[in-house]
Amino acid sequence: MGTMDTTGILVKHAIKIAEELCSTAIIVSGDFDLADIETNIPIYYVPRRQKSIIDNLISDSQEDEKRLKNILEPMVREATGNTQHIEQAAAIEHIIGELRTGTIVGIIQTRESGAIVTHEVSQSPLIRTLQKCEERVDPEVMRAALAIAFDIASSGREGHKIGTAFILGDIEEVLQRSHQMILNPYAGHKDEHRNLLNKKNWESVKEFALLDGVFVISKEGIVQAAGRYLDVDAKEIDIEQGLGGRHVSAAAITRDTFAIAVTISESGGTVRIYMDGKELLCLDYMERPTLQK
Ligand SMILES: Nc1ncnc2c1ncn2[C@@H]1O[C@H](COP(=O)(O)OP(=O)(O)OP(=O)(O)O)[C@@H](O)[C@H]1O
Repeated sequence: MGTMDTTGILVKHAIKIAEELCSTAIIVSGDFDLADIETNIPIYYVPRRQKSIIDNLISDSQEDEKRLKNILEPMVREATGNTQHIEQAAAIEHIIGELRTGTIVGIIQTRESGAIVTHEVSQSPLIRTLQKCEERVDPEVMRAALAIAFDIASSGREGHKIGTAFILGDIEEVLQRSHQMILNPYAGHKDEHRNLLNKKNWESVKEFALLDGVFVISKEGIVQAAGRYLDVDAKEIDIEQGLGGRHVSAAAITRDTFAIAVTISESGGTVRIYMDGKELLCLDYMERPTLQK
């Protein structure tokens, strides 16, 4: 039986499962499309997961036990990696797109394997972690900040590498512990022109992301300042090694205040969220799923 048949059967059953579960979406990861399939369930496509270097490490050990381990471990890694890929796509689309909560069905097809997974969006570790921020920052503001962060990360992929940070909430304390590196481009502007909840204002935020320093944003979404330097004691901040001054100081300000920090790294466009001085979430850049028309 050829690959075509396998994929066809996998798809047929996945649609059946999705319909029986009244799924809110089907997410496809693989090189095939479902254009001919009739269903009312929205279908999203995610680019295939890029395998990490570890995924490709295979040794040909002579010992049986080791050989088995060498076969099983990459399988487990591949399965978890692909499942997480679908889960992250669902979470991102839920946070910054239109995907509702509910059960989604994922269809995964790699060169060697195929799988159907189901996933409960509301139970996503990513979304549950994000809920921890709700007491400090309006969830809609958090969504907007993440949507902009992902846009910046994606334009970074097109060659304009940009790194920046949004410091959200507890503005009085944050402003006290920071100063302008350059003239504040938001000074004197009306609230309606610096409100993150209005998409019209996102373009200017993306432009000012090119400035050095960080953004300070109220928990209601009003941008107070850009080009701000955080005066914090970064000693004893324990975050991932290799991250520079902006990440360390963003983490530190969340230790010293009730603010939440969203950072975008210049290299690689990884989006991170810090709270209480610790990393709450780390999202590797991934292309947003596209909806089948
Ligand atoms: N305490 C701070 N507050 C605001 N901006 C800072 C602070 N420390 C460093 N920066 C700015 O962040 C920029 C990036 O610095 P650095 O490379 O050390 O940080 P990083 O965490 O690796 O960030 P990126 O991934 O964006 O490069 C620099 O231009 C620097 O001026």
